[in-house]
Amino acid sequence: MAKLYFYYASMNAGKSTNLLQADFNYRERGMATMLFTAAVDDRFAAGTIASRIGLSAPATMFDSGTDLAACALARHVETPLACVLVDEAQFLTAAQVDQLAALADRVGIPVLAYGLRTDFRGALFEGSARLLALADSLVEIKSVCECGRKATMNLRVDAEGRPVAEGRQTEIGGNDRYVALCRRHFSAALQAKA
Ligand SMILES: Nc1ncnc2c1ncn2[C@@H]1O[C@H](COP(=O)(O)OP(=O)(O)O)[C@@H](O)[C@H]1O
Ligand SMILES: Cc1cn([C@H]2C[C@H](O)[C@@H](COP(=O)(O)O)O2)c(=O)[nH]c1=O
Ligand SMILES: [Zn+2]
Repeated sequence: MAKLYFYYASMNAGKSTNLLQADFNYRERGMATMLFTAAVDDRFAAGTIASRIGLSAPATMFDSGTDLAACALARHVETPLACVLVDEAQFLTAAQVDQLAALADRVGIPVLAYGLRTDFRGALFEGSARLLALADSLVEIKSVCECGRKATMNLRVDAEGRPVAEGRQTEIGGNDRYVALCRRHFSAALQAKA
């Protein structure tokens, strides 16, 4: 039975690297894959999954109106897909996660979704909440805080490096705008600001 996997982590943990390695692994064995990434995340070239380690690959972009299962099925009838891989899965809607679950259950294509668990306030993203609820397999990709503990939270910082506690949930950025921290240091940074 094909499964829906959710690989979750804080920022800068290696999610995109992991995805690109998994993709390569399928393709080097002659199996076809389909990659998706969020259109809103335009840090690198649009429609590209890029890791800080230097790997990259083209991907189909999704926004909240994309039917990912329909896109994958259209590709699947031409070239049977061994796997669908989704980066920035926190930006999926709950309905899109349901589509991905159906792709695994009804069509038999494994789906590997990679994304953040929580936002800069420590709240779940819509896509992540649904993935945590539905995925057959939850896999944490671990990274370390400056203190050596596991970094599970994402602190948003402004241009001067000061913690940000208010704002829109979606704000695209990299290591200049976010710092992955353990819960203790995340809370301390926000309390020091208050
Ligand atoms: N030159 C490098 N060599 C090895 N690891 C690197 C290098 N550059 C960045 N990294 C590591 O890659 C990870 C970030 O990978 P990435 O896939 O971009 O993360 P994510 O998608 O989770 O934000 C970090 O752990 C960082 O330390
Ligand atoms: C915490 C947080 C993150 N984002 C954005 C910032 C980046 O563009 C992506 C995550 O990037 P990654 O390196 O692939 O993990 O998500 C956001 O919009 N809101 C947030 O609260
Ligand atoms: Zn810490």
